[in-house]
Amino acid sequence: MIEIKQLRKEFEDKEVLKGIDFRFENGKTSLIIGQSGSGKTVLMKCLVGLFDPTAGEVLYDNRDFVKMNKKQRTMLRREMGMIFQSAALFDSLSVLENVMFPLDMFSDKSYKERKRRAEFCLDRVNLLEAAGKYPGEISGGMQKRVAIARAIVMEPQYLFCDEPNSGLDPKTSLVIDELIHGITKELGTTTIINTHDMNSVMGIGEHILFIYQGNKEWEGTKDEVIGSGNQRLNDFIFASDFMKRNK
Ligand SMILES: Nc1ncnc2c1ncn2[C@@H]1O[C@H](COP(=O)(O)OP(=O)(O)OP(=O)(O)O)[C@@H](O)[C@H]1O
Repeated sequence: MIEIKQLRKEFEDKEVLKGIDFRFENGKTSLIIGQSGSGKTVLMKCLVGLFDPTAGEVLYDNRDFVKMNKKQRTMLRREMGMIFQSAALFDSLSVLENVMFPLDMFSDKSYKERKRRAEFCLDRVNLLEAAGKYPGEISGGMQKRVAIARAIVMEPQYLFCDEPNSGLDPKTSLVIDELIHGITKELGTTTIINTHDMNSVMGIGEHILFIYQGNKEWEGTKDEVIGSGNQRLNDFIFASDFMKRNK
């Protein structure tokens, strides 16, 4: 579980996060949603240590990330898997080598064991047959699946996904959502997805944090979104492509 308490982030004189409390729970897919500029990315960056919060706590199973020294943070980062907006694969490495990369960097297992683990993860995302291909030879959706395999190869406890569906069609997005959600259940990870995609919200949003101008405006489940009675959430949802498509 990751718990944030009164999390604040300022840049010079601009207050972006204004004191957010939230619990991202184990084995659940939590989604951060909100308008462009509301502070979602800044929050995610505070969680993974790319930004230091101005105030507040970020507790990884009761371990305060903000107070950790560099070495402790490095150790904790090994418990994190990350999937970026662009799949961020290495073009010069094969699909298998991309997935093996974190193991090559951080694991002292034998080559055979590392390869077996990477193949297991590729199989989990149904891409074993593409192991020998290069990122430039596979589709955007497949690249995202490789990124997912790479993110789980170290068996992370915490999984961060920044706009995992960006640039993908709705059908492929659904495959990616279901993969991330399924893996969350299997591994019991604390999974946090930063998204604009209302299909994701309504499909896999077990716990949703809606940010409005740097504040937590609403939290709840996908079943509580419609009928929340929150005007700002309603405005956000009704302006989305999801509502336009499902009218
Ligand atoms: N390094 C920075 N320095 C100063 N201001 C920043 C910095 N990073 C982000 N901001 C500001 O913080 C605010 C929130 O940005 P953020 O990227 O978190 O929005 P977002 O909700 O993720 O938007 P989007 O959905 O468009 O990605 C914006 O006004 C942005 O200009």
